[in-house]
Amino acid sequence: MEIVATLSLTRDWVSRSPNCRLDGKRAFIAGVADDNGYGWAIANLLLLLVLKFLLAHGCLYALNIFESSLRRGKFDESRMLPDGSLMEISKVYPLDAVYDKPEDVPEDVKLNKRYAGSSNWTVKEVAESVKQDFGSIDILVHSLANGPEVVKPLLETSRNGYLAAISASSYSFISLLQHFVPIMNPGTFLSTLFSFLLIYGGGMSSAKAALESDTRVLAFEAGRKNKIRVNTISAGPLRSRAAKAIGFIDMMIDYSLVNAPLEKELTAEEVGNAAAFLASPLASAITGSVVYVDNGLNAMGVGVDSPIFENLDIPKANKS
Ligand SMILES: NC(=O)c1ccc[n+]([C@@H]2O[C@H](COP(=O)([O-])OP(=O)(O)OC[C@H]3O[C@@H](n4cnc5c(N)ncnc54)[C@H](O)[C@@H]3O)[C@@H](O)[C@H]2O)c1
Repeated sequence: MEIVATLSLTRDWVSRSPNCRLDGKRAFIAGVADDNGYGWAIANLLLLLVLKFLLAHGCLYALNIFESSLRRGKFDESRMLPDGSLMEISKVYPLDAVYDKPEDVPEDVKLNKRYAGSSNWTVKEVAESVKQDFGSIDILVHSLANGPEVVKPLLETSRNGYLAAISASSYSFISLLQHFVPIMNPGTFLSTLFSFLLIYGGGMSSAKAALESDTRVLAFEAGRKNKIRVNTISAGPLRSRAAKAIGFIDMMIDYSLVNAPLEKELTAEEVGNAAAFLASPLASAITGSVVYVDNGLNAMGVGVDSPIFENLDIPKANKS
């Protein structure tokens, strides 16, 4: 019910504000593995702004599952737009963002049966395929991350684990922009990153810090050279597939509920709303920004649930 309300409000807002529409635009969203994550929600909200073509990348290993679930209607409920139509993904591309070009792919990876049946999945090849299929794009969204040692403390992380996290979670952002720039119309580019930096190990916190800094540098370089805006969303915790696999997402959601200024669970649609705004002409002067969409948790210097504050009169939600 809540999600439907959010979507309908957005639809009203769009019909009353033609300036925020994305008529005829094309977006490529890197990081749509199912209908639970931020990538899916961003795609959904962009389509409400009358986007013309939506191109997505599914998880390479599970691409067949994603495509057949899409075909068999497994995602139909979450594809439903307020006017009753279904969100259409024009094309789904396989992509492994840790490889820039075919020459970089080691033999054992090429022969790995999890990659069998897929081709042209390095960043350069995907950009070339998109160019061939659609000519150009207007919006590029990076909503992906991976770190093989994410559950290890940073102090115990190996060099390989650290570099793998940086490669998949932050260099992939630079690589995507580098390879897509030639086919990007002056437009926008977004990424999501996490705000609970201290809890994620394995180099993941480092990767997210790099993304934050790279957002500013890329905004300058791509703004000057290509008139492209680069922004990042720092989102609060969400029970996505990736987050559930790491293991302590429920704890982080509970922590946010107890300590954030807004005592409610964050929805993926709220992050999608912010992404849609940043991608729209309404945000035409916003670039190089990290926008927090986390119920305000980033603003808290302390955890108010600490026993130290037991006797302090902390404002409580008005439940009436
Ligand atoms: N879930 C959270 O609590 C949360 C909070 C803030 C930010 N984020 C960030 O949001 C982004 C999306 O994550 P999500 O939580 O929505 O989970 P998700 O599982 O929906 O998305 C993660 C995506 O990363 C992709 N991916 C991983 N390694 C890849 C690689 N080498 N090449 C290409 N794609 C690869 C997966 O295929 C998947 O589509 C990530 O950057 C994540 O760190 C998540």
